[in-house]
Amino acid sequence: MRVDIVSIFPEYFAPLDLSLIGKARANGTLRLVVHDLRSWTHDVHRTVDDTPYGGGPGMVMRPEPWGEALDALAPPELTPPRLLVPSPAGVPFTQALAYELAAEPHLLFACGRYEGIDQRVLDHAATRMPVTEVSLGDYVLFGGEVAVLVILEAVTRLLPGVLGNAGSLEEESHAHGLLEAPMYTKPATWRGLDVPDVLRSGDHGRIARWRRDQALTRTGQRRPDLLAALDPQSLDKRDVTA
Ligand SMILES: COc1ccc2nc(C(=O)O)sc2c1
Repeated sequence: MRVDIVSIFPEYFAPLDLSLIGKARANGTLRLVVHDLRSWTHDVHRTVDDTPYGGGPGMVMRPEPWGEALDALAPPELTPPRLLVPSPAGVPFTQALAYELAAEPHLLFACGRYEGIDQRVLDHAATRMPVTEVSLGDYVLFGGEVAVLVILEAVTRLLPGVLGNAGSLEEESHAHGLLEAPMYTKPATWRGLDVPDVLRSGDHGRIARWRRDQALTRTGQRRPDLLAALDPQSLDKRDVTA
């Protein structure tokens, strides 16, 4: 997967040299390049923002540098990338969207700052590539950079070979629309607290069922919205196989 990121704070992405994302870059699974938006400015002050039409607080990111950046990174002769624009006005970022993005050959992230990017940048880009405004949640950050770090981590871990144990993807939270069951390791008793006996029984059918029940209970208690969204048929089927 190729990933381009455009930001006025490229140094925000230093963490992408670390850990499993760093390994994915080193072995070519992830070909990631971070670009400074100011590379596409031409004035002495390298200006990227201006006051909003219609008045109001703050500044808006100018269209010209963004237009040149997207032209350079998504040239018409190449297959267009999918443009992701983190925004408080975006669609919710979910595990389902992470899987969708993990199947894309080329992602292009545009990191807004200030009050956001001039809307015409997104409108013009949408005439030649898929554009998705995406939000991490119902809160507001200083800019898109942190959101890109989160999205990139969620997507990269889904790429083949990145996770040492791909089986982890099967049982983790949101893998089947449920929250994961509680996890335990040694010692069997710690500060007077015991590991549930079923997990030490060696009965894999019982253990799977117990985990399923725990996942359902937790999801019902903490995220009833996820439970309501599940297809009841799939729950029955899963219960049988568990
Ligand atoms: C100006 O760019 C921004 C500002 C806030 C913000 N908040 C996000 C979020 O996902 O909460 S993405 C994002 C982008």
